[in-house]
Amino acid sequence: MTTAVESFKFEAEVQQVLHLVIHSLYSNRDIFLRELISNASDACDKLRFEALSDATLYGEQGELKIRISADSENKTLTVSDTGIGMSREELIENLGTIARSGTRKFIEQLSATQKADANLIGQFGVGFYSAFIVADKVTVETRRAGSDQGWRWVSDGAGEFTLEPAAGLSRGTCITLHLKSDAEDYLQPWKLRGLINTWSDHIAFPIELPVLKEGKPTDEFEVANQAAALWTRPKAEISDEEYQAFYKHVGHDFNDALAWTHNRVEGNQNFTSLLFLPSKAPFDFTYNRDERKGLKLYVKRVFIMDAAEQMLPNYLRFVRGVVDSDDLPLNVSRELLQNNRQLDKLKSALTRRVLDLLDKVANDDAAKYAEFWAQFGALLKEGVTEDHGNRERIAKLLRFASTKSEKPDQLTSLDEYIGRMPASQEEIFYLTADSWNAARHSPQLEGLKARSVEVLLLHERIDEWMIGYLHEYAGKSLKNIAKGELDLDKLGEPKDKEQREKLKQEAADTVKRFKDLLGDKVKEVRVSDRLTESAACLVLEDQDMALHMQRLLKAAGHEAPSAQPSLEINPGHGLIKRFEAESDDERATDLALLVFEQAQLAEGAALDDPASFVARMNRAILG
Ligand SMILES: Nc1ncnc2c1ncn2[C@@H]1O[C@H](COP(=O)(O)OP(=O)(O)OP(=O)(O)O)[C@@H](O)[C@H]1O
Repeated sequence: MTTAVESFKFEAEVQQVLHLVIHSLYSNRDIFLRELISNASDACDKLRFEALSDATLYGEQGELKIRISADSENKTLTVSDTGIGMSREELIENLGTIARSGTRKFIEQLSATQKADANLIGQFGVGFYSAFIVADKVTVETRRAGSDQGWRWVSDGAGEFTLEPAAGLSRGTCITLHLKSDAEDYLQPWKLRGLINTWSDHIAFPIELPVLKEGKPTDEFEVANQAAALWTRPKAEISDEEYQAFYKHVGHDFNDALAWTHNRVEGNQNFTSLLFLPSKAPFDFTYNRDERKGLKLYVKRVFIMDAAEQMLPNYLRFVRGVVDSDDLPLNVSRELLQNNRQLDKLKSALTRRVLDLLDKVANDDAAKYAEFWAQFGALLKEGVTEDHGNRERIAKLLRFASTKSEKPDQLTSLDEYIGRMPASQEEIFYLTADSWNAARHSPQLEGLKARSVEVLLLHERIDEWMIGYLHEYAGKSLKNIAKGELDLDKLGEPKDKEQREKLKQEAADTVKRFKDLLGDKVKEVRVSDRLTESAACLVLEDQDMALHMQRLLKAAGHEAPSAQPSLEINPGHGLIKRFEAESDDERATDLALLVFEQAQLAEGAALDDPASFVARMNRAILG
């Protein structure tokens, strides 16, 4: 066995993270203690779990605890735990590299924008590296449970660390911080006690501090926290601050939670759940659809594993918290969880809880719900497609942009929309497009706008996919106004009905001529009820895939159905009148193509032959 001191370089990302953490969290530096205690508590949880199948891992030290002590002579602060400890390989892997995928991208973004503020860094979960905010040298001495060999890791946080074997260590990890001269206030006993009360009272393991005598620390220790799993305590006795501190521990988040729900269920199933909605989406959220952290499964107060996939459907992957079951066996494995009927029931119960919580936030505090929606709305839209059983409930939680608002913000619920519908309106109208501007300026809206009929504007990529699963809500069907026939007569102003009928009849020849000139480019040409200002628009059949969606799929290399749109024209428009009056066939063809191309452009399409379009337009302008 080697006894020499070995030197290692930190992975490049670690150096960048260290730099960011040290420089952006100076004013929040108290958090280092919270992060180290959080890690120590996780290490105790892990040992308790591994010891379920091998009780000898406890060795002589059966007690799981965390101890904090300060040495004012040497200016060191020590956080030690009797948890799982780390092997040599684990030390190198855990404290020398960054395992989380997406980190590289995140760091690039931060460095590029120079916006490395505390909130952003906090989303990243600073963890162990926060020790270097207050220390210019950190020593980690650790012995893994079940091993005789201890290791000492030392670094000044400037690019390298050293590793050497260490004899005589007890099981677990002891982290010694050599405090910077401006951080010596962390040696004060009252300061440490204060921090533990605020941040770490919820930790389920005892946190020991030296007993004070006449204000000075002695060699004896006493437990400074409640040391009871927070979720086992009665709700009424837990303050909001305690819930928030617990959330930061379990959710690996720096920001406060937005809301939570804490419940004890007894009967067929017996479990306690404490579920949190984060206020901010973590930085790697969009990259890591599959990595699901933050929902911990406990069985009878023993931490078993992170089991978010097993306990909540994919679309609720933003939820953080703990579930503590009294019914599952302690030796439950990941494989067993996969096909466990009890767990299926637990999953649907937890899904209901989360939807209840969202309902409550939406009803009690619209501004708060809007915050949630801005961060996680797209996931609920996934829910519409994934969770058939709860579709109506999820639909109630959806929010959309609407023609009733001047902003792209998605704030209108389907219930609000229905509440504003005139008695004559039977369907919920919506329009999908690839941007808010394309949606709100769409010619398709004109006829409805003229009748003051509200239309929901769906302008996110996921919308077209989602809406394919949502055919009705509260007994009303949802109708895409850019597809199929639109009968506007029901919606008001039927007084112009006769006039429009007359227009239609009079335009019969024009329609036929248009179709003859455009040929296969369009399925059909007809007079539009939708238009009041524009000359023409493209319309699909009810079952066709929206044109912008077809383009998106094709651009991504997928096969997409090419639905042939119909052209609807507005006979009242000057351009159509000019077409009608045009006797020259060549000029009439130019005009017909121009009208068709305009409709394509307004819908957001790129033209097949833009140069010819320009030439046509110039011919038309110049006469
Ligand atoms: N006291 C400890 N005992 C055992 N292992 C530890 C201890 N502290 C840290 N580790 C190990 O080092 C890893 C990295 O810790 P770090 O705090 O940087 O990140 P994390 O806890 O995984 O996540 P986060 O960044 O959200 O805090 C941990 O996942 C754990 O495996």
